[in-house]
Amino acid sequence: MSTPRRPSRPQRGRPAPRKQGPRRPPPHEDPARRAALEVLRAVRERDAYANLVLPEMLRQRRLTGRDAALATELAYGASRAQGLLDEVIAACLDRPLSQVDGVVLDCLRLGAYQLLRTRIPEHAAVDAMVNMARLEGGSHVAGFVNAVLRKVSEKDEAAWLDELAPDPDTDPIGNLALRTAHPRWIARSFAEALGDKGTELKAALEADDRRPEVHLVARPGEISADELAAITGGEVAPYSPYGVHLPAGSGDPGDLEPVRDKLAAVQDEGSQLCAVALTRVPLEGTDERWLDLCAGPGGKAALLGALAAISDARVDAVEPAPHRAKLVENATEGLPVSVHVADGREPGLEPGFDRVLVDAPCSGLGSLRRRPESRWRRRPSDVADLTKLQSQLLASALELVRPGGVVAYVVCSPHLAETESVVGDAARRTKAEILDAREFFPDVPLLDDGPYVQLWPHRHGTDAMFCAMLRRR
Ligand SMILES: C[S@@+](CC[C@H](N)C(=O)[O-])C[C@H]1O[C@@H](n2cnc3c(N)ncnc32)[C@H](O)[C@@H]1O
Repeated sequence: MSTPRRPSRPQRGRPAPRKQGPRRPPPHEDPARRAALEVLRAVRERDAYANLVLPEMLRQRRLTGRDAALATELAYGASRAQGLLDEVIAACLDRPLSQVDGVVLDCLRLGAYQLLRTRIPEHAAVDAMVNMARLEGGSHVAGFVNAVLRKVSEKDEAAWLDELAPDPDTDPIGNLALRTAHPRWIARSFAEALGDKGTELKAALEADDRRPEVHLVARPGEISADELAAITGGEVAPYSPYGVHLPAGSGDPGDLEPVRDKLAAVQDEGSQLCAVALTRVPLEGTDERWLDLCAGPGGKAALLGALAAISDARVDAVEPAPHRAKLVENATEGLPVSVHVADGREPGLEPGFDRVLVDAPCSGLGSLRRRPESRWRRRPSDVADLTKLQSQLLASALELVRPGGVVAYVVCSPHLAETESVVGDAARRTKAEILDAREFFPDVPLLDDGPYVQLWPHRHGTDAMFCAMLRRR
C-alpha cells in the first residue's frame, strides 16, 4: 500500500471538536490497528524488529488482504516516521514528550501517522486510536489521546513541517532531515557521502523514506532471470544479470515456488552486484579458492557458491554466530560451500585464497528502507564501534588472500567512516592496490569518480551499498 500524502485540509470552517469527549468504543476492535500498535510496543519495549514481528503477527492472527495491508502500512510507516511524528506530537502537548507513558505514545504515533501520512478520514483515525487508548488505560487516557490527536489534525503534514522544520537557508540538512523523517546525523552522513547538501540529498532521503521493491536473485546455473521473471510476474532487473524486481503488493516472496525450491532467493540488486563484481576481477594464476569472511545469513555466499560451481571453484564461508552459520548452511545446500563457525579476524583457515569477500557488519544506514525503526535506534557511536571491527576484518582478509588475489570490501552503508576511511587506512598499512571498482559494475550508470562504487536508492533503486576492490601486492 502506498502512502499518498493527505491533501491540505482547510484550516477554517471545520467543525469544532466535540465537547462531550471521546465516543463510546465500537463493539469490535480493529484488528489491523491492534496489530500495528503491538508492533510499535514490541519495538519500543523489547528492541524488536518491526519487519520480523509483523509478518509473524499477521500469520498468527490470520490477518490477510486489506487488514494485513493496513497493519503493514501503519506499523512500518509509523516506525519509519517516528521522529517526525514525535516533533508534531510534542508541539501539541503541554508537557515534555518524555513524560508520556509508552503505550499512550504508541497510540499517539499511530494516530498522528494516519492523520499526516495517509488518506484515512480524520474521524476514523482519531476514533480508532481513542478507542484503543481507552482499552489500554481507561477514559482519562482516551480523553488525552483524543485532545492531542485533534490538535495534530488541525494541520496537514506540509503545514506542520513549515512550522517545525529548521530554516532551509541556514540549516538545509536539518530541514531535509525533518521533512524526510531522518535523524539529522544520518542526513548529514548521506550529505557527506554525496558531497551535496541540496538537490541530490533531498532525492536520496526521499527515496530512503519509501518502501523498497522486493528483488529476487535467480540462482546461476539453475534458472535465468528471464525465466524467473516470467514465473513470478516480475521484471528483469536493470543491472544484475541474475536479478528480478517483483511488482508491489506481490505478497510473501517466500511463498513463490522458485524461492521455495531454492532456485531463487530474496536479495537486493545492490548486494547481487557486489558479490558478482568480486567474481569479475581478472586474476593471473589460480582461481579456485574463494572466501566469504562474514557470511551470515548467506545471501552472498549462496550467489558466490552458485558462481563457484560454474567456475570449478570452492567457497569457504565464515560466520561466528552459530545460528547465522546454520542459515548459511541452509542457503548454500548443494553448492560447493564449506561453512565455518569462526571469527573472521582469526578464522584458522589456510591462507592463499584467490578471492575474498568482506561483507562487514555495519550500521546498515544503506538499508534503512527495509528496517522501519532502525534509523531511530541507531546512534552515531554505533559507527565508531563498528569501524574498528571492519578494519580488523579487512586486515584479516588481506592476510588470507594470496599475492595477486583480490578482496572486495562491502558495507551496506554510505557513511564515510565505514567506507573510504576503512579502505584507505587498510591500503596504506598493507600497501594493497585499490582497483577501480567501477570496472566490475559494467552498465551501472551514475557512479561517481571512483575508485569506489557507492550505490544509492535514488540513483539505482538498490540499497546504498559500498564496494571497494583491493588487490594484494
Ligand atoms: C552484513 S552481514 C553479512 C551478510 C551476508 N554476507 C549476506 O549476504 O547474507 C555481516 C555478518 O558478519 C557477521 N560478523 C560479526 N562479527 C564478525 C566477525 N568478527 N567475523 C566474521 N563475521 C562477523 C555478522 O554476524 C553478520 O552475519
